[in-house]
Amino acid sequence: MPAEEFVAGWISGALGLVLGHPFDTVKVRLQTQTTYQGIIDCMVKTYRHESLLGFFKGMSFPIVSIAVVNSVLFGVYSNALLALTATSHQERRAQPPSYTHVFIAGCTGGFLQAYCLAPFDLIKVRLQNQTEPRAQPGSPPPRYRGPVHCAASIFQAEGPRGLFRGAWALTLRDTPTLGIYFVTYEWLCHQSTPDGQNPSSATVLVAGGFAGITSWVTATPLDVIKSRMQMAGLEQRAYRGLLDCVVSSVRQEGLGVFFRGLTINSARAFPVNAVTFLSYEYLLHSWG
Ligand SMILES: CN(C)C(=N)NCCC[C@H](N)C(=O)O
Repeated sequence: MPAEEFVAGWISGALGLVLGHPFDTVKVRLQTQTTYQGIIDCMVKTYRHESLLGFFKGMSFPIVSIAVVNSVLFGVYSNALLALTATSHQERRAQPPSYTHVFIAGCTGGFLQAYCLAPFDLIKVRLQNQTEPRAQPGSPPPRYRGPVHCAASIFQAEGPRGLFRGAWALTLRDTPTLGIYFVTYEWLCHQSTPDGQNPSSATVLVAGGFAGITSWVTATPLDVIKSRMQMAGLEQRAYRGLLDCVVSSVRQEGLGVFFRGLTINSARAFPVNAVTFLSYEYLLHSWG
């Protein structure tokens, strides 16, 4: 099993993550809180209330977790494709796999990464939703003092299952959309690259960026549900399950609820995934 894909997946994911985290914080707040009038309002309030640091809340844990999550995604994807087509990453330009194989390998990667991602994503969402400014003398401390305290508090209050709150929605979000992610990437690379050649850096950037946008556009409805279920344990708003969360969100806010955070998700997806794919291809090429 080639290990380079796992390492390349980790490094490229970390680069994309740092670039995209401020957008991600705004997205999570728009999806789970009703106090903001839109992206700009959320950005202005976050900056005024919490300074620039507010945008980077909850980032330390994803930086650690991306090592696991992105290496599982890219490693499983590439190894699943190897099992399906008997071609390595280097051979795939000369003998391109079918889009069905790419889709199945992407879904497999998405399914397995969702379970690794679930506890890290839960902690990230809980920390991003803490809107208190940095602790001032005399002010009440935030509920969670940091990622470890957050994980320990959830574990104490709800047991190990609590750490997997929203995992179902996350799996449903990621399994098909990661199939779409890799199919879009491969298709766009194929369209603008002569047969048998490696795509240029510009092609990889554009194809990676659009793969990010396409997958996040399709992922946004379940992303909203996932974030709400992850926050539900905190307030009295505990849903009876995924379907209950869908029904009560639509009843209260209409169908538009599924598109909360769509613009910011797409704006974030382009640079994050352009950089992720460029560094992934570059690393695998240079280890060659
Ligand atoms: C639609 N979904 C779930 C994805 N495309 N997931 C792949 C993640 C890629 C990158 N780390 C990101 O956060 O955009």
